[in-house]
Amino acid sequence: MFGNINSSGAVIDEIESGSASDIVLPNQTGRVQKVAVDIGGSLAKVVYLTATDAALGGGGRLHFKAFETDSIDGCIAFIKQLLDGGRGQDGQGDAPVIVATGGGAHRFGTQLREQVGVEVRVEDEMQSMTTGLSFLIREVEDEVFTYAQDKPMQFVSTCAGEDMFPYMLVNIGSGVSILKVTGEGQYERISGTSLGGGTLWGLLHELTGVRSFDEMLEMSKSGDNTRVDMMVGDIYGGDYGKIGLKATNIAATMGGVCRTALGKQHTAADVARSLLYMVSNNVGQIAYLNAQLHGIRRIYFGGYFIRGHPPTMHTLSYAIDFWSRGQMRALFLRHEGFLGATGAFFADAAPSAKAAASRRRHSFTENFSVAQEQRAHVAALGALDRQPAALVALAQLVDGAAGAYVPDTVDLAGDAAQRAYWVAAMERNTRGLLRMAADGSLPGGDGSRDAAQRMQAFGALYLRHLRRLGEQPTAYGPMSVRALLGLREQCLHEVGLHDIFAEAKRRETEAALAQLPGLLAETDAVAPPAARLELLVRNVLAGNMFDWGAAELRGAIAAGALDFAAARARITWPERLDNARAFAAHATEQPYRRAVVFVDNSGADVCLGVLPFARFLAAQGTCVVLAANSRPALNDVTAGELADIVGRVAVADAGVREARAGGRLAVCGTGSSGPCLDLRKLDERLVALCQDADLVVIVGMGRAIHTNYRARFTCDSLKLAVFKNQMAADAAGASIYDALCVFERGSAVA
Ligand SMILES: Nc1ncnc2c1ncn2[C@@H]1O[C@H](COP(=O)(O)OP(=O)(O)OP(=O)(O)O)[C@@H](O)[C@H]1O
Ligand SMILES: CC(C)(CO)[C@@H](O)C(=O)NCCC(=O)O
Repeated sequence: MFGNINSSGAVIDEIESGSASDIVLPNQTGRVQKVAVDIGGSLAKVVYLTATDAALGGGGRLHFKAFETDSIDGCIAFIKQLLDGGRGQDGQGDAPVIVATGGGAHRFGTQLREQVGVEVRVEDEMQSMTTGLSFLIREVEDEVFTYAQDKPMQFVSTCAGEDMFPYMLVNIGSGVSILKVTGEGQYERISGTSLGGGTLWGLLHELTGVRSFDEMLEMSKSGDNTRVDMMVGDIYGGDYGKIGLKATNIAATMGGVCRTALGKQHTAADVARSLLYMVSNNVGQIAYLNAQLHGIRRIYFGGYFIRGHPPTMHTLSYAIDFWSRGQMRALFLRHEGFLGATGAFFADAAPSAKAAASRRRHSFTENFSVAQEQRAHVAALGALDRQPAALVALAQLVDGAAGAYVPDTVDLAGDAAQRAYWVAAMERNTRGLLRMAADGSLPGGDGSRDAAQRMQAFGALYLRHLRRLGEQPTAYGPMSVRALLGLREQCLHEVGLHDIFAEAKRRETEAALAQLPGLLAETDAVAPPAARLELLVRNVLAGNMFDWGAAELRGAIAAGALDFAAARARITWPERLDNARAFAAHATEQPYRRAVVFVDNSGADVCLGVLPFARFLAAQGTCVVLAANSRPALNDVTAGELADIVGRVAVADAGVREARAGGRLAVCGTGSSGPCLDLRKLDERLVALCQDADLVVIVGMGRAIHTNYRARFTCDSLKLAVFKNQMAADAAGASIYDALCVFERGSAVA
């Protein structure tokens, strides 16, 4: 959870919605082994990892909190509480550690050690900042953005590896440090200035009497600097065009105050605005000069001073753009204030070779369900969830590594009509879910304690995020259907509802498995292999109608009123999207070596659609890898559930049994837990298993329409889904219940 701070140094957490306040949220408590703290001249920033949810197996969450340095006692008490909780539980694992950086690591190191009773390792401040920044650039999607008034957050894809260097970091804390970073761990502090965040805080306190920095920022929003600054126009009466100065440029900060003849009346808010500009402009100019001097084009601005505050980012961006004549851009970061603490957290204290070898690789994804309400700030901050596995790009993705692949089909931030539709649809959907949970038509839920209360808490949390996204579409990164659906899953998990469709999935799977022998007998009886495969492909689409995510069908599915034949009969097959026959002809003539099938729903979809299709391919000699979500989302089948289903079917069916025994039918987790699919972020074990795949099959609306609709592969691919949503159909020029059955030959580009 990200914490905001108030002037007394207390941490204010805003995420708990009223109705959830008495529920212990599972991701916010748990064993803490290591805490990093960056104690600066103004603020102490704490980063720590909780490893709580056993179901995540190696997962965890990186939390960010800040305290005023003046309230260091409160900060130390907080750290003690975190580490005492960790020690109390099982007494196992490594001894707890505190890694401290910043000037306060030296000033308060002894106090920290004595009061917490834990060894304190001190890391260098500059080194930590660069380690933290490189980690964030490399690991966190949508961490980096540029700012412009009309496009407050334009996300910048940052390439991992050598390409990210060299860069310059301008860290605006109390004072300002400017670092040139040329490689991992290679940096030089090239400059600095004592006119920084502390300067603004102090001057404004002195001039306005206000102490809280947040209040100052708020005040500056309504201020008008031209009422205190001396403008070029005040001196020239207009532009000084010859040297490129406009009448509206500031000639002298605060210079208008003493010139009574100019007749300027001012308020504290005007002073706040002027001094904010003064510090930001000055830092921007010094940053540019240093970048120029050292031949560096990428300038990252960090430090808690920035706070995602639009006027600050505007001024820094303007200064860089103005002085570089449009050649350089100012880059901003979501976790701008936590570079030092993050770097200290990941700094290795000379790990033993054994420890280094046994360390598992992980990836981090941002979780905005716990983003705090920061109305004044465009960039929301999420917690960073540590995934149990390293997530990497599918090898067969064209341009995957180069960053050209965009999973999302529609950019909702750039399309107001689509955005309004999807936000309203998600609101409706949430209210529908709450009604179903209340009236018992969502069978059983996940059986967790307080399920009804948790469901209410989920509703309040998710609806609040939807409202915010309606107002600030890019607050949580690029806005897409994937982001909205993923956020819904995150909110459910956050209130402790890990699998609300568990019982619905179980029932549907049982019903589907009962029908499977009849269906296999029917399809096995179709003699020509190509005709049989074509039928099996069409059955995958029939199965895909059984989707709790589709509002139009949910009522019928919940009532058990949709049968497989009826579902198949409802589908329409526009010719331009129907390559079933061509695929079947090709795949039977020249069987594939290895196929990876990204599956979708449990029940009829996977049992009656996907499994018979996979069984056919395996019988032809193709090794089939069924790739399913690693953790629950909606009624999607998980890898664990699917492995169980395949095992059960193998007992009764010789085809599936032989495929399994011959290593031609495997199940593997994708590493994800959403209804959509980002092919850049797959469990590395799945990617390794599919290294030589020559066919990629993607099933379902979330995976093949909302995402990956335009994805291209180096090998052949088959996208299978039914348009079960009017807006998605309209956007693709299709009709509702049209089948998407697109077979594409591999692109030659590797
Ligand atoms: N809520 C807040 N309370 C106090 N200062 C804030 C707040 N929000 C932003 N700031 C600004 O952030 C600055 C501190 O930034 P940061 O935490 O990055 O630096 P620091 O580590 O304290 O300083 P240094 O690195 O120079 O020792 C403050 O001086 C102030 O300008
Ligand atoms: C002293 C530090 C490094 C502490 O973080 C910072 O506040 C800073 O860089 N101040 C500016 C000092 C100068 O270079 O003029």
